[in-house]
Amino acid sequence: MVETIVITGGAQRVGLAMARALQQQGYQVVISYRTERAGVAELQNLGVDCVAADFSEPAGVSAFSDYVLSRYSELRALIHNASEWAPEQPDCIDPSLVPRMMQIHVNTPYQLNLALTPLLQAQPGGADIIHMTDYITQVGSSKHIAYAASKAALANLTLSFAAKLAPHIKVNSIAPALLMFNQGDDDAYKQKTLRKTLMGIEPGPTDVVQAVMYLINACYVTGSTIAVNGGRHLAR
Ligand SMILES: NC(=O)C1=CN([C@@H]2O[C@H](COP(=O)(O)OP(=O)(O)OC[C@H]3O[C@@H](n4cnc5c(N)ncnc54)[C@H](OP(=O)(O)O)[C@@H]3O)[C@@H](O)[C@H]2O)C=CC1
Ligand SMILES: Nc1nc2c(c(=O)[nH]1)N=C([C@H](O)[C@@H](O)CO)CN2
Repeated sequence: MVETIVITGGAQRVGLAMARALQQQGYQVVISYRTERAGVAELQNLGVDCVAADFSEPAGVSAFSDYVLSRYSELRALIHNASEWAPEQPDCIDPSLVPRMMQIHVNTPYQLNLALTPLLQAQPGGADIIHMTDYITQVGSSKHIAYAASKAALANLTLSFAAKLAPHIKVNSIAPALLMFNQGDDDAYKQKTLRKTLMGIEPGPTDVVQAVMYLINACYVTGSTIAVNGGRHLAR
């Protein structure tokens, strides 16, 4: 029977690379997307089940989990990739920023993990949950304070859910540093960011995709974090 893998935020960049690779491997991939992007049509043509979902409110998360529960009876993996890298604004205090970061990075994974546990438990041979965190959880960030705090909370969810769901379900984090720049990143920012790691490159999503493959094929790794950070923690 074809095994199903859910990826949140799969319409672009890292999530899109994960969806392409896992669909190519023979899994039935289900992605959530919020904005209709070229990646959605591409994935639909590959047979990926693309589901419009906005996780800004708990009701949107429940609507997505209700869909998955209604369409699938087992789940091989649940990958929490959806994320917003929102900075603090220099000239104003936005009281909505912390709740917004916690909603996408903490409540969404929390709600989906609990709601989809029955499908993960029903998966013969075991199942996986993967949280996409961030190197920054170790050191904080002066410009993305709320974002870093929410990713640190997500890293803590990995520990709790690993203990709660073992041994049938493994729960792990992947903690990247720079993977892919964004449109609009200027050369000065890019050079400064590249100098922050020992490897000094913009690696793209490949190492993260390989880390996902490693985790879902491992039998003894849970409650762990795979760093995909170019040696950022050692750069001086
Ligand atoms: N890129 C990098 O260099 C790094 C990435 N990471 C982490 O790796 C993961 C992948 O990164 P990347 O590919 O850059 O991620 P993106 O910034 O491209 O975000 C992924 C997707 O999340 C979706 N999303 C954001 N907010 C919501 C929401 N409220 N409801 C539903 N979907 C939402 C977006 O959908 P839409 O576009 O449709 O709005 C977007 O396509 C993320 O968790 C990120 O934090 C960590 C360190 C470095
Ligand atoms: N959701 C996102 N999270 C992060 C992004 C991103 O583009 N989307 N980018 C980064 C940076 O690359 C940072 O690691 C560079 O120092 C962090 N998180």
